[in-house]
Amino acid sequence: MQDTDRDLLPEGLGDRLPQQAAASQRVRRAALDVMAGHGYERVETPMLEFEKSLASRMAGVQVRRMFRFVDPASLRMLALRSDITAQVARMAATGLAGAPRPLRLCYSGQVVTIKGAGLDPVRERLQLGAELIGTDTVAAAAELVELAIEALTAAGATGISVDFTLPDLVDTLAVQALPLTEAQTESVRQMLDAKDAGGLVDAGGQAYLPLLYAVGPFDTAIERLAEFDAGGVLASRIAGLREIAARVNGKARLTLDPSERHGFEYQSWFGFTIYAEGISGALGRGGTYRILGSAGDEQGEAAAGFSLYPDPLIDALTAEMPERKVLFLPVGHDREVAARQRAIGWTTVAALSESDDAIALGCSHRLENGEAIPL
Ligand SMILES: N[C@@H](Cc1c[nH]c[nH+]1)C(=O)O
Repeated sequence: MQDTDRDLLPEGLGDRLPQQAAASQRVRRAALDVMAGHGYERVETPMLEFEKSLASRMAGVQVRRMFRFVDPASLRMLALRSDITAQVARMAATGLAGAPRPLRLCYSGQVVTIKGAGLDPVRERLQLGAELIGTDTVAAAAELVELAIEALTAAGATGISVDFTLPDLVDTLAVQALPLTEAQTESVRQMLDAKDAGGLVDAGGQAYLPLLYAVGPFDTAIERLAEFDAGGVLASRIAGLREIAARVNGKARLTLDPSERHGFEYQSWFGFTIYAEGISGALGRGGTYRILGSAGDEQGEAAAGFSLYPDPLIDALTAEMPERKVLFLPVGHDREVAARQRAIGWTTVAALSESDDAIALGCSHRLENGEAIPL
């Protein structure tokens, strides 16, 4: 490596300077306080673990984008965490297997992937979220959607909108109502994802075309979906979505995109993506899923949860951070007075020499004769 590379960071990785770090701290604290307030207990998970345990806890988890390498100690394959949900699921299935259900857990930490999502070059992100383990009912899903909205609002997001989806929609329909072969199922899913009507017909998914139009503001899109569901296979899902929507009503703008699957690797009957005004891209995602237990336990345990990826919100809020109130303590100041000022909430910066410049050091006040004098 050339010496000029010494100060570079690899693509998609970056530092947070003090102002950004402060905004990040505020966002994390606000969101986690909301989750804790609703009974979600905080857990912490390791940065890396055996690849297998990250990849096999839920059906559909992709290892392609995980950083993986052989552990020089155990000679087993390790992976850096790319989704804390899988780790919380492991915990629920092992160490907390005996804890009463429903089990409410929350978490926050950095996650990494080899490649960013889509065109996004970012490879490390802050993930924070909540998981409700032991149930995937409408009541559970509604609690989580409401919680996600409340957490994001507390974190400083405004104009929140939520997009509902039915991640296992095609699989559900393909069984009987609108039969597809396994190969067709995959291409129909892809064409629906791409919203490609021509491709959908070519893939043998003509009967699925109306799904492309059951998209948009929730109230009209759900009506279209209900009309499309002539056989009634989706009836319980549609009723569920309506119930969740009623709970959310007024707290966020609601849309429906029933065949949307971007980013939904393992979610089952219900999924949602959450956005905020002025922030491009999704801020989070969640839904219902199943945690697979030991080998042979095909059913696993029902769960629901969501993850927020608030980095873009943190960037937006960094610019709006309130002016810091910082008290400059000149050389020879009364240390007890200074301690009392900190006790009532001041941040202090003590001069180390006569040449320290209060204003250049970002101070707003100066301690003079026991009083904070504005600068
Ligand atoms: N961890 C998922 C979201 C989720 C949490 N719980 C259920 N789903 C994601 O980041 O996409």
